Amino acid sequence: MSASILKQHLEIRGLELVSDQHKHRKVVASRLLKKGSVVITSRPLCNPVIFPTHRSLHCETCFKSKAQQTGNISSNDIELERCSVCKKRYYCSRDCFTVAWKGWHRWICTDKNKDRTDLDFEMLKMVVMSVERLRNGSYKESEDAYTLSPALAVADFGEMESEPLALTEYVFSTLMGHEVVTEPTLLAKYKEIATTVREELISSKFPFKGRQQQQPDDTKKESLLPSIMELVQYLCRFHCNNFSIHDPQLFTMAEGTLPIGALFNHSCRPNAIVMYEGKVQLIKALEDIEVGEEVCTSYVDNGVPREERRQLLREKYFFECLCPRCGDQQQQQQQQTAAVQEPKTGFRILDDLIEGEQDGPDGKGVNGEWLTKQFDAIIIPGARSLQIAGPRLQPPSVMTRASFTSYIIHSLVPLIQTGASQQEYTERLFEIYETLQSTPHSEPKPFTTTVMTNATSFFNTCLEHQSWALASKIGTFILALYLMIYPRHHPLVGLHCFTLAKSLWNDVEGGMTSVRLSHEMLKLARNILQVSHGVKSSGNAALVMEVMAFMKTVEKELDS
Ligand SMILES: C[S@@+](CC[C@H](N)C(=O)[O-])C[C@H]1O[C@@H](n2cnc3c(N)ncnc32)[C@H](O)[C@@H]1O
Repeated sequence: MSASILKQHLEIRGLELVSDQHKHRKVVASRLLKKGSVVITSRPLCNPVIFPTHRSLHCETCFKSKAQQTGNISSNDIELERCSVCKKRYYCSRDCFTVAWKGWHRWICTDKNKDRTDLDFEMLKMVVMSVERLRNGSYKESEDAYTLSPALAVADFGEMESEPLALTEYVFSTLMGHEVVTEPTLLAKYKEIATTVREELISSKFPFKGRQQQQPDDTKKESLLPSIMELVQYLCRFHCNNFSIHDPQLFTMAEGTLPIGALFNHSCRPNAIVMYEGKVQLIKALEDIEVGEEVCTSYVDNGVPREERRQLLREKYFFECLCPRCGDQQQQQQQQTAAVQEPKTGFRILDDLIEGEQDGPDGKGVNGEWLTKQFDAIIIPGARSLQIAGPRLQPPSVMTRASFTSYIIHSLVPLIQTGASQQEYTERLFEIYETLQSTPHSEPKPFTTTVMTNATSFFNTCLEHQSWALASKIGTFILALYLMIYPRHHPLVGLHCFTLAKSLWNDVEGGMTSVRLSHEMLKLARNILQVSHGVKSSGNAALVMEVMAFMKTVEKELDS
């Protein structure tokens, strides 16, 4: 495998990998990538490592979940059986067990360190075995679950060939590890992990020279294994390239080494999102991506405040973010040094807007009674006003939680419902940011990340206690915040709309206004989730089907 095969693999998908002074390399679109399309799929270099707390909930091979325990969608509802030897791993069928047994499980089933819970330790062992099998010729694509599930592997590409594991391994070898700048204490920990993994692999039955040949003795094995320094390099690569794998509801459950997906750089205003169909990763376009535009995902939650994001990106990924939201290097320097600062524009306003530490009366902290009063004033928007994108809305004279909610929802939801262009939507968003900046607000500021955190936990409490009327008001406020912060087709926004729709539906006191808004929220959830979760009836798109089935129930009520 070589650079030219990678180039070809990307080219077929309308992508190009180009050098970049600041980011090392970046992936850019070489043709228009349509909103909602799968930009590329990526396979794991070895079986992903399921979090120890989640092992009994997912099949190790296909990742289907034991839905009744996780509250997931019913179409994934399956029974899992435990390996009778190690009693640690679970499988949904004989086929899935066989694939795992032949591919990796038989070599780690009775490991000395099988109770060790650090993900790096297990991932390293699995990656070394995968790489060795590829190199000694004992790996067979046909026996791998990746090719056993062609529907997953090719996703939206139709008949396009999926990625061979050898290409995955080649790309892994090219990834950055930032060893030179890694903390000495972390390097020492990596050395310890590498030493134990080597010892374990030497004493294991793993066939280092392929199935046909005799097992080499321990001294020979030692020379066949990657050195401790090489293994430390692997671990450094895991640190800034591995992914947390999540289910369709965005709950994380495993860690994976997915090198093709790791070629994509970060932006705090991403135009693509990472999704999973089982353990196959899909990079999906959140908006139309033009020729020459860089395809970026986000490594951090976009709802996290600026300084926290920057610290995380610095510590885990070793870079200063210069995305449209954070600003370019020159702007950042100006910000630090200039006495008179240039006014910020566009996405750069956002982080100033959502900054602010306190929430509660005089910053004394919130309680249920105080919060209830804050959200009581919110008026559930009329559904009809959300169906048509109208002219520019008159902003309120003071931003309170209630007026902010109404202003944002009425300004942005109609644009999503009517499929406005990205440019039109972004222009509206910038107008809103400027308005929020210049309009006086109630105290504490209604749209900070602290307020969002408090509102989210209060929303969950209200849902738990079936306080539907209050939950619907808080949920509408949270939607306004999400629309201000996240890209419009972010799955988090879609999932929230779905939860909000259920709350509105249950709010019988709200009468037909709540039913109509519930319907509108379901349409919004469908429009957003079709971009992130897809339109086919299987896999992640089952969630969209669930939204649509619920919509039919609500429509019946509206018709009656
Ligand atoms: C997952 S890799 C992305 C691919 C990487 N650029 C490459 O060429 O292999 C993560 C690393 O890429 C770089 N990177 C990613 N996003 C970046 C950004 N927005 N600005 C600067 N560097 C970035 C950092 O060095 C980070 O540790």
